[in-house]
Amino acid sequence: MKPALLPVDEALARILRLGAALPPEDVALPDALGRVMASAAVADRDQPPFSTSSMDGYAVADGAARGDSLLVIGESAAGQRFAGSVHAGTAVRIFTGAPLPDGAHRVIPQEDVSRAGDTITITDDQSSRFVRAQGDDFQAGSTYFPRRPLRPADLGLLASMNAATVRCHRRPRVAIIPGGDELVQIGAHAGPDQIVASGDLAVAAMVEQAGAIAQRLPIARDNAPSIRAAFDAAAGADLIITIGGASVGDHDLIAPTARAMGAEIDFHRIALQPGKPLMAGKMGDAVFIGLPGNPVSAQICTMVFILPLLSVMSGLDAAPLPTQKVRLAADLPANGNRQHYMRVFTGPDGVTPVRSQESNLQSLLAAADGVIVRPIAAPPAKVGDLVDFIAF
Ligand SMILES: Nc1nc2c(c(=O)[nH]1)N[C@H]1C(S)=C(S)[C@@H](COP(=O)(O)OP(=O)(O)OC[C@H]3O[C@@H](n4cnc5c(N)ncnc54)[C@H](O)[C@@H]3O)O[C@H]1N2
Ligand code: MOO
Repeated sequence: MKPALLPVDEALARILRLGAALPPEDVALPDALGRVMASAAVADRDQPPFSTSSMDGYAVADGAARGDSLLVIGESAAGQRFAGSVHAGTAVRIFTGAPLPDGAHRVIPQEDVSRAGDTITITDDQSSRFVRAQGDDFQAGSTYFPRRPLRPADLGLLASMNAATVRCHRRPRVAIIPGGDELVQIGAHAGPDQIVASGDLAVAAMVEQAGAIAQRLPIARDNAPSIRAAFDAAAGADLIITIGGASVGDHDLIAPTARAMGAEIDFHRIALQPGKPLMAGKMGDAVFIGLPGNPVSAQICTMVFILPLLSVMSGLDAAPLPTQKVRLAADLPANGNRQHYMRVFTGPDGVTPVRSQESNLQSLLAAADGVIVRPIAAPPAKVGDLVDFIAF
């Protein structure tokens, strides 16, 4: 009897248990885009650090009203405040971003006054004070600790908090080993029985997009010494990924070679289409994941398992893949004994599977808008039925 295949959810839970948040390091703020903070940044000042004008105009004391004439007694510019105070009957020329002088209550925009020599007359009275209060954005001692990769707006905020460096989890270092006697590197001459290695490049790109550091290693050949050399070259990585040689053929030597080198394989073969031969475990301190060689299988497995694992290693929770309900625009047959991630096109009437779900067809993977997830043993589905969809 064939051994039961591990369900996808259980495989994911076991993979996530293999990884842990990587230790923190100091990162210069300009380099921190996309990084995940490991501890809070603390503001060393109020922002704005002083009450400031939001308009070019005149700072006036409380009670000044339309029709009043006021003597202009000085100027407050950005970076250079007016040293004295504003009293009833006086005004200080002020510019946007300049400190509000002592005694001033609000700012009259210059469009709302007429000026003759050193005297202004208020010609219009708007309801706004045009003052930005000290500490309105944040106060000294405020902390900031977003639990997601830093975005441009976060860098702006952290800069205004004067955080020159931020504590971030180390980026996962991911070694990627393509394997197979038939493979040649991109751009090399490919003989009649050879194919160009491509899946490893796509997986590396997905890993980089997730904020990790991908190191593409040379092709390992289908013999134990070559695979051993590749694993040796991966030393120091937090995650080692092999591509190919994961199945049960005579030349599929990844699992036995990894085991012979001391790896502990936690599981091998799962109830996923495409991606049945997936394996995962530990090799020393590194997490080890053996992906199937078929490029579509390798990429679907990366989406389903490796991206959540990288999230955990980067210091975040493993967020579930963003799934939405969509309608089928085509009938589907019953599903078999593996959870099926079917590549689909989206259209006005719903989703339609691409012409073939074979796991070697990269033109269809590249053209697809996403996948629908068909549970194990799902009954046939009809046009208009709702299914779970994950967009690419
Ligand atoms: N008797 C059985 N045979 C197979 C089974 C099974 O259960 N019983 N599973 C099938 C499934 S499902 C898959 S998926 C494949 C996976 O096999 P491997 O992981 O051993 O992959 P390879 O045989 O090395 O390669 C498969 C295919 O992919 C091409 N390949 C490999 N690496 C790359 C790369 N970096 N870039 C592009 N293409 C790559 C390789 O040339 C092969 O064509 O096993 C089935 N067999
Ligand atoms: O699982 Mo394989 O990945 O069906 O082609």
